[in-house]
Amino acid sequence: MTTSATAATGLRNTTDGGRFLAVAGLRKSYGTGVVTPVLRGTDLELERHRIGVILGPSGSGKSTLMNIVGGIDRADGGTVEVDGERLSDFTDDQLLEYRRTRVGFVFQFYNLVPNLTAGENVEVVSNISEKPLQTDDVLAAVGLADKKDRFPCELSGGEQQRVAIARAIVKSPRLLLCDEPTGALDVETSLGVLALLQRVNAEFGTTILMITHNSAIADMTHSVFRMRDGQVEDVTHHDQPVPAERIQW
Ligand SMILES: Nc1ncnc2c1ncn2[C@@H]1O[C@H](COP(=O)(O)OP(=O)(O)OP(=O)(O)O)[C@@H](O)[C@H]1O
Repeated sequence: MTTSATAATGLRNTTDGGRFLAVAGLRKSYGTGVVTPVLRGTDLELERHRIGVILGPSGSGKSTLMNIVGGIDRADGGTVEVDGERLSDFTDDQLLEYRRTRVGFVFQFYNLVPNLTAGENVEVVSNISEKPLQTDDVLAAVGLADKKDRFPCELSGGEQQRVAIARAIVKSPRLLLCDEPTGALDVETSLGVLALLQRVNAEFGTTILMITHNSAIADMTHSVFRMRDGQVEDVTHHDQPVPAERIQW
């Protein structure tokens, strides 16, 4: 069943979740002389253990919003709360600690270290994490137990993205942010990576927020946020997301 909220902040009443991410009235502009407003009072709420996706045309502010939620950038106004903590009140050191320990990032082009093996790419993150998962367990979870000693150039695009996901989840982040995670992959490989993200969400309980141009991905998520001109203009919730393998691409 699908329910549609009229207000961008509309939050479902469920027993499973509870509010995990709350963005309210977020504003961000770029430029000094000519100021360009990019986020114009953006509101978004996502429940714990859910998968959310932000859809919207190029330039609508998706990456800007995600960078602020990930603690990579700061807003000019408004608030972001993650798991009860208000990012906008953090000092730079607290924001660094938040980025390092509480958030995992997955990008379109994997960003693996080329002269480290798959296992080593995961280990460099696990070594600086407070309570890391076991590298072998995480590589097994992403289906790459047998490719631990391969270098990125010896892996397919889909396999490299799986390493990137392993690297992002080895620190047990509460929040996984994915920026066009399938943007560089063919359809079949994309569906495999999306299925993996659904499994990470189900098995590790990680709350996931993705951004994409591909509206086909919406069906596999719990919450769909449509952005336009720096605002979330529509929110849709799915009580029963479709398994990624069954997405109509
Ligand atoms: N560091 C920056 N300095 C100046 N302008 C910026 C900066 N970062 C983003 N912008 C501008 O802000 C607007 C929103 O960019 P953003 O990357 O958030 O959009 P997006 O929806 O993620 O787009 P895309 O889908 O193309 O990645 C764009 O017009 C962009 O040019």
